[in-house]
Amino acid sequence: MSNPQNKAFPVSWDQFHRDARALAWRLASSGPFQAVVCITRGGLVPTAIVARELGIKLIETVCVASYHDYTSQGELRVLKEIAEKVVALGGPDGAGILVIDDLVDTGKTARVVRDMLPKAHFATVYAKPLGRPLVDTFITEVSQDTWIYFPWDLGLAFQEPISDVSRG
Ligand SMILES: O=P(O)(O)OC[C@H]1O[C@H](OP(=O)(O)OP(=O)(O)O)[C@H](O)[C@@H]1O
Ligand code: HPA
Ligand SMILES: [Mg+2]
Repeated sequence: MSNPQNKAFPVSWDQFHRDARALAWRLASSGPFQAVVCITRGGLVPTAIVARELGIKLIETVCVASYHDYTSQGELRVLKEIAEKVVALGGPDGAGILVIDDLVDTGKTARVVRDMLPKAHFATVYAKPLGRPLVDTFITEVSQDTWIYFPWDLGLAFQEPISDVSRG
């Protein structure tokens, strides 16, 4: 089996803003949505951008933790559930609710939230093949062995010239 973090896909703030806005354009014809449920923490930034574009001001969170040291997934824990009051705004089973996360990887997080809101519209900016069937709308697919580096996890750093790196 290939290494799950073989390739790096670093995303700048500009790139992320463009991709999240592209997601909003794509979602504009799938609504209207009564509220957004944001999967924290990764869903916070795309939720802010999409909610701004679609004019949605009612935002709820569902807090899920699973990756302990950035690249290894542990047991998935729901730290905060979705408020009943928000679920009730949509139709039965979460119809009319938009769920947003930054990405879907193995699909474990999406599965847990989908079980809470089976009829909600599930959107992510990025998707990997294993999780893709759980997402209704996304922008860019990357291979399963790619690790996506989000701008909030990155900083500017010196890069060795290619000639030095290739000399070893
Ligand atoms: O499809 P999966 O394999 O479940 O992985 C995707 C999830 O993993 C990351 O969240 P993480 O649990 O690292 O927490 P964070 O959002 O707080 O960074 C990411 O934001 C997704 O929510
Ligand atoms: O590729 C990824 N990048 C950042 N966080 C993640 N959580 C699961 N997969 C990823
Ligand atoms: Mg997350």
